[in-house]
Amino acid sequence: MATLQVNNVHSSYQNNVVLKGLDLTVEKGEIVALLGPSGCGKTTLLRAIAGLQSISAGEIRINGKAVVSDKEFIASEKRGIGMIFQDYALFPHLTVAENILFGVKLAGKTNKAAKLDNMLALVKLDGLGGRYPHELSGGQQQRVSIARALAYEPEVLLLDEPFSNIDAKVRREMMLEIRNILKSHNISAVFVTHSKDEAFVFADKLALFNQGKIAQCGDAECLYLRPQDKYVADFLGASNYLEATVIAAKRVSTLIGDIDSEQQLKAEIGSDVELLLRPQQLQIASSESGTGEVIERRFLGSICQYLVSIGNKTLDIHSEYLDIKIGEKVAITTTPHSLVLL
Ligand SMILES: Nc1ncnc2c1ncn2[C@@H]1O[C@H](COP(=O)(O)OP(=O)(O)OP(=O)(O)O)[C@@H](O)[C@H]1O
Repeated sequence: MATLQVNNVHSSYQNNVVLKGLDLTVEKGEIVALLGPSGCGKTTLLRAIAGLQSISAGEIRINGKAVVSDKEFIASEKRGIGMIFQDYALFPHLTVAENILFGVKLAGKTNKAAKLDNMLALVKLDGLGGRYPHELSGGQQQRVSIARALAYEPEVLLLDEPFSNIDAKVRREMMLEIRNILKSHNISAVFVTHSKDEAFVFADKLALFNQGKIAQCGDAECLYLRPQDKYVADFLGASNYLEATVIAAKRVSTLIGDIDSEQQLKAEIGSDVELLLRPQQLQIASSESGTGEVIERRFLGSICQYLVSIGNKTLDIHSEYLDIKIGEKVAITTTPHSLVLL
């Protein structure tokens, strides 16, 4: 049974409809990112799951039990939810130990002490139980907020932009560390972010929002390599679109020549479509008779980014050939893959 099910949820602020019929499933132990630009409704959904935002239609279930529907409303503190906020929300006048044990219902000092030791070890803060939040770094405070949320043994952990206050240099390491903690305890989590890079590192599954709806949900590879529309394609990374005509079950004709697909195309022979090509799915090589011309070049380390003009198009190409100069004529080819037609 899925840990969390969101079925056809609608929600509004006054007359402003913010969630317009959302469906989402989070399996046991799965980490799902709610991803999308500012104002698309990610936090509203997180708050609705937590019981802090009302819904006007639909239902939310945790471990099969409705926590909100047209007939039910279970209070926030009874939903088995742990929350981690962007600003950590620690109690400043309580020590690390007191923060972590706040709200933990365990009988006996020994049990509480064991729980505390366990949690401190889990988030690598052994020996720091007596400190106050202001005596810790941002990353350490974030770890206390995680320990506090986990001490309560939630069914679902909700994280609202938890990494945005962490120094960019340590952010990735911190994300992997927390991901490992969640994975090793098989904790289901929903994580709000507007950063696809954070979603790629932290989540198993991405739910990409577009104006109160989920445009596409799936793992990062699926959304990046098989986006169902341009909104998804563009949000996940740089894209080139080429006008193309399907000329066989696995072949299209384009400005840069005929291109073969590794898999059968999802369009009829003869139809006009747009072909999505990621910058690294295109390659260039110097060629006197080439039809493209390099108009910009940016060295990025192991690859070079070239802007190549061909016909009335400019293509963004990441090539492993590093020595091509601006103004050179180039032949453009594609690396073999399953073509995406939009
Ligand atoms: N308390 C509120 N009262 C009225 N409107 C609100 C309120 N909170 C959010 N909204 C509106 O609801 C919409 C969705 O907001 P929400 O915070 O869910 O977006 P978000 O995707 O989480 O954005 P961000 O990434 O900026 O946090 C926005 O248009 C916002 O202006």
